[in-house]
Amino acid sequence: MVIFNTTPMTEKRDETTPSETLRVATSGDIEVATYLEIAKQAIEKPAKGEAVSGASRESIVIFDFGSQYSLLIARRIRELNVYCELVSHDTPWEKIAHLNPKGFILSGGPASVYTPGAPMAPAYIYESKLPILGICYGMQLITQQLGGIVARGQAREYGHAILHLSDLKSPLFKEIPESSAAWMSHGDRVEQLPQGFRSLAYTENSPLAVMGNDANIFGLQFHPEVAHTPFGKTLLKNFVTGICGCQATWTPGHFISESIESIRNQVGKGKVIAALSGGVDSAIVATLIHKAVGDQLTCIFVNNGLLRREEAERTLKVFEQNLGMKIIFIDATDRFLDRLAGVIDPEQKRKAIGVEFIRVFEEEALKLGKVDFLAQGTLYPDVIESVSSVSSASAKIKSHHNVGGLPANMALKLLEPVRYLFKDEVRQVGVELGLPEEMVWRQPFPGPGLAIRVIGEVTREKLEMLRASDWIVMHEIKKAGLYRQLWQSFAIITDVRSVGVMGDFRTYGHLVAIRAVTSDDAMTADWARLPYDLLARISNRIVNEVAGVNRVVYDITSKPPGTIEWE
Ligand SMILES: Nc1ncnc2c1ncn2[C@@H]1O[C@H](COP(=O)(O)OP(=O)(O)OP(=O)(O)O)[C@@H](O)[C@H]1O
Ligand SMILES: O=c1[nH]c(=O)c2[nH+]cn([C@@H]3O[C@H](COP(=O)(O)O)[C@@H](O)[C@H]3O)c2[nH]1
Ligand SMILES: NC(=O)CC[C@H](N)C(=O)O
Ligand SMILES: [Mg+2]
Repeated sequence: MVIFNTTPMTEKRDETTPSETLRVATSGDIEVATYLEIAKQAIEKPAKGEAVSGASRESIVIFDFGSQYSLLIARRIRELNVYCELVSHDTPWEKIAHLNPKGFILSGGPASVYTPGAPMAPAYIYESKLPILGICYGMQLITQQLGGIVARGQAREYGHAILHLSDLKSPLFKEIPESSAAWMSHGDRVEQLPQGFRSLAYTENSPLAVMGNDANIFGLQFHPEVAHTPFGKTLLKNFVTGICGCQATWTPGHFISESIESIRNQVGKGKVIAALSGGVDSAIVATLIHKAVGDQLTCIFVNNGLLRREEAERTLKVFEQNLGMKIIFIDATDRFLDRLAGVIDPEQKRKAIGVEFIRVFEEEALKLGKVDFLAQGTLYPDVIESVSSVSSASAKIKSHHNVGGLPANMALKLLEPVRYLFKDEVRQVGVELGLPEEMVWRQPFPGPGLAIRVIGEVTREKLEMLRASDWIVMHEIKKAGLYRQLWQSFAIITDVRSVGVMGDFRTYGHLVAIRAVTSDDAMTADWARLPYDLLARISNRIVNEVAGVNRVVYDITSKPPGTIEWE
């Protein structure tokens, strides 16, 4: 029988004799069966009040210990057509049972497993007898919890290392060369394996770089999820489909049928309003809900006065032509702009817009009789950036209006069927649903709109200058055939003023910045290397055509350290 520890150590505790230990149930014990039973029931009857996630019938659950790469692990698994979710490391079993986990992954993290209060993995992962893969901190944690020893290493190991396999027969290493590059980022290391574990591979600095036991519990000291570990994807595939036995059937098609069913169950006979923005996320959400509950859905499109030139008209036309649903258009320009008067702080702007949106939706809901749900096109990155990461380990960057910007007292329940998807996955779903190209491939446009691209106070005058500049950027980028290759391309207007000379006159005008980035999912981005000629044309046209602007600069900051939007 193995003894393991699931509670973080406290200052008082003697590290060599853990006082709070839990015994793993031996095979045949009732506890293990009970976990599996709860899982089965939960799949048949999803928990009430849970956000509709479109979860598949089997999944990999990733526990987040605060690594920068936790989200990347999730992407890699999804790329294998296996559904997975990233959850906080302290998530109770009841919250994940409905996902029907086939295996667990423990992410990396900044803490050291031997320090007081370090986050631990829950006991049930070991009791479940399902396969477990610990990555970096995750490996160290498994070691610590199952009775091995982790300590500060002699040398820290960051970046590139050569991994040598010592057990070529391990199912984890199928189709992986005997020696190859692996990417490392750690200071601690496993000094002594827990009972029953073997060393499977080593690097120069880490004699125990990969470990495993006969119960399919594995630990990796390197990061298979990053692009710098070339065979990482193969290794994850070996774990997920080989060792965990996942079917690799999670496709957009599955997602569609499962989420329609799930929406139908959740909504019942209730009424839904969907916030439509013209972007792909909300168009998909509305389409899914319409397929699920038909006329119980009403869509609302709000002109918040922060849209781009001709956007309201164009969006309505696309909706009319392509989505056969009830759509209400509300012009709330004055209301939003009045609310924003005098507001300079970016977070204040975001919160004000988030609240105003919800109040508009609530008022419209009242007019429609009893409405139960508000549907939004919230995506995974919106959630991650707004709520100090999935677990409590990392920082809040900015409040996305539809997540962190929501008011505390909301009368409507949220329905967010694409909350767990990334943009490229959403686009695949859009193609599968037959949405038109112009919707699926539209560059993302943030809900707070031009307000977060007007630096300082949002005034009608600055909005007009920005609209005119943005129009030129968009037009030129499209003409150059670059629109689809770029994640986003747009203009920003600042309060910086500079002196210029035009037609022998002195000018003192605003500074406009151009931002164009490439990205896969908005979590990281790089500034686009736009051709100089194109930049010259854009700059020239803006200064000539937009009154009040006399200087144009190009933003060459990647994310991180910058963000895509300026506010
Ligand atoms: N003008 C608007 N009117 C109604 N709802 C809106 C408006 N702008 C944003 N929303 C709501 O906020 C959600 C989040 O906005 P976001 O910009 O992230 O997604 P999107 O507009 O659907 O897609 P995209 O990222 O392609 O712009 C939208 O899905 C929609 O539900
Ligand atoms: O609907 C939205 N509501 C928001 O409040 C919001 N803030 C940023 N964005 C979009 O998210 C992506 C990442 O933006 P940042 O790098 O600026 O955080 C980029 O694509 C941004 O355009 C938003 N979208
Ligand atoms: N990347 C990680 O997970 C690091 C784990 C641990 N903090 C170490 O330095 O070894
Ligand atoms: Mg949008």
